[in-house]
Amino acid sequence: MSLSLENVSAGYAGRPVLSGLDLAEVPSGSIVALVGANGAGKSTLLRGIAGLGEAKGRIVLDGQDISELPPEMLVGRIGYLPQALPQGSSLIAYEAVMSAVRAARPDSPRAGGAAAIEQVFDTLGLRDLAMRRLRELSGGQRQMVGLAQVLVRKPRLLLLDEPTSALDLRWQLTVLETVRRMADAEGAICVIAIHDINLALRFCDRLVVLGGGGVLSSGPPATALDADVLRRAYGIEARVEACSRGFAIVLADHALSLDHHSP
Ligand SMILES: Nc1ncnc2c1ncn2[C@@H]1O[C@H](COP(=O)(O)OP(=O)(O)OP(=O)(O)O)[C@@H](O)[C@H]1O
Repeated sequence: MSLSLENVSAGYAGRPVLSGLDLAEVPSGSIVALVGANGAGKSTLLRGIAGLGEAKGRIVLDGQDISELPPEMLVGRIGYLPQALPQGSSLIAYEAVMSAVRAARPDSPRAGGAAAIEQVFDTLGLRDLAMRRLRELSGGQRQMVGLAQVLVRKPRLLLLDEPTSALDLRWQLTVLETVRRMADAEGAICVIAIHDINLALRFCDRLVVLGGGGVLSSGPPATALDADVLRRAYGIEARVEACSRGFAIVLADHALSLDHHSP
């Protein structure tokens, strides 16, 4: 599995949000973190890669432009977790995950399904939720079930839009550690839009900072960020330091007045 973007533009009703965006080939087993201010275009880009939005340019998966892949092949390869999950239905969590398996394998709805479902509930530590109704779950619990629906299909390309936004510290780590294991063990590529920049720095192989309709900075987490990039991306004064375990961490000092925030 590999992913690259060449001269990609994405937007709505002909109005571009991002244009001329390139992403050098992402190798198998990589986690890419998409960060940037509210409205920078993270969700727009994920939707474009998922084949759900208006995107132009080349989105190349395993050497093939996705616009040339039949939809059923895309559905099999790509797992997309949207930012806004549907409000809970009367389904129980187990049924919701089962319906995701069925959606992915219309020709053999039950083959391998039960084992894969059990496994994903175990992997994510969600056994206690399996028989609960979605509408009775908390926001964070629903977000975890949404992730289970994506992971159960073992996609080769995971597109996760703020998968940790409703989660406490323990579950944030569970999600990122699970994704890391999937990337390492199965060679999946994961592109994650995420606001928690320190979580992004800790887990990603490549950080992509969006702003001003394109990429402000991109590279390994140790080098992709500095005070200037943070100023342009977010309109803040911040420092990038190394924590005691060697990871880069961002310490945000203060917001700049709005006229400084013009990426
Ligand atoms: N359905 C839509 N129709 C028109 N414009 C949209 C639509 N969805 C988003 N936009 C606009 O596209 C731009 C990028 O939005 P997007 O949701 O991709 O940003 P984001 O980086 O994911 O933001 P956030 O961090 O707030 O989730 C914003 O200016 C937004 O107003």
